[in-house]
Amino acid sequence: MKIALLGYGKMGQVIERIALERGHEIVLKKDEFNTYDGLSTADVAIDFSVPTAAVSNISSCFHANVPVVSGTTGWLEHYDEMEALCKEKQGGFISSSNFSLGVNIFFELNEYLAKIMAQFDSYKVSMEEIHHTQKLDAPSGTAISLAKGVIENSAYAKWTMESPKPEEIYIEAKRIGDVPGTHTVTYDSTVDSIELKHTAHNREGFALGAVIAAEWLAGKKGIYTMKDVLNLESK
Ligand SMILES: NC(=O)C1=CN([C@@H]2O[C@H](COP(=O)(O)OP(=O)(O)OC[C@H]3O[C@@H](n4cnc5c(N)ncnc54)[C@H](OP(=O)(O)O)[C@@H]3O)[C@@H](O)[C@H]2O)C=CC1
Ligand SMILES: O=C(O)C1=N[C@H](C(=O)O)C[C@H](O)C1
Repeated sequence: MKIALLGYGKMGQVIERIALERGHEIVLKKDEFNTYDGLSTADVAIDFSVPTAAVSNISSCFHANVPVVSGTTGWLEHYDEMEALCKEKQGGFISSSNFSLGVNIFFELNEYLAKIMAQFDSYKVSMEEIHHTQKLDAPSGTAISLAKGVIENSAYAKWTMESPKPEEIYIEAKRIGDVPGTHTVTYDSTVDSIELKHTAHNREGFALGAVIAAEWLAGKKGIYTMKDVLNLESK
């Protein structure tokens, strides 16, 4: 399979190694300065770039008729626009705040726990995410997905990084050294706490998940999620 890499930083380089190991060919490595030359020859594109480049990268794929897997975070306010463009151009699209198998299992557990905890208002939920100091966005896309998973299954209405009101989920973002990504969901009462935690030991899981998503998406049209790719069904 011919793959275009949109973004060739920490993630792009791990994705390249895993893609080559799985027998794929890289036809474009797009960074801040070069062009999209070669994009239209790709079977699929994988975007792990920066929040300000994601929309341009994803739209270029739809215009070039190349299905795109996007892992870039921090551009969610434009998601509806990209979804509309995908439909208009009959493109293929998967975007996820986190492509690792472990985090996608964690997302399921988070929703399940949220449903149980919605019955007990003696517990208050909060979230913590820890990432490396080069990360541009906060809170992490994964923390926002976790908060959405709670909101959809409870009476919580939104998330905040400020002092939370009763209907708000507090998210704390910490930036420490080279941490690849640690997320904790905590339900706290006066008598005890329940914690659900995922710790990434490196970037391999994110990168492998993105390549598996790209293999799954190539040749398809439509908008999908990692639930479709992994066939995850817990309920
Ligand atoms: N969904 C998931 O599973 C995961 C998502 N992420 C997300 O992926 C993104 C990338 O992470 P990471 O690789 O660590 O970040 P890096 O900063 O290491 O890499 C980003 C790369 O994008 C490049 N870039 C800048 N402008 C453009 C552009 N216009 N087109 C294409 N590339 C461009 C940068 O180039 P230059 O250095 O020249 O500026 C840089 O090489 C982040 O948003 C991060 O949150 C990360 C891990 C997992
Ligand atoms: O920037 C990162 O590194 C990561 N970003 C993603 C996010 O914002 O959730 C996923 C992962 O935690 C690593």
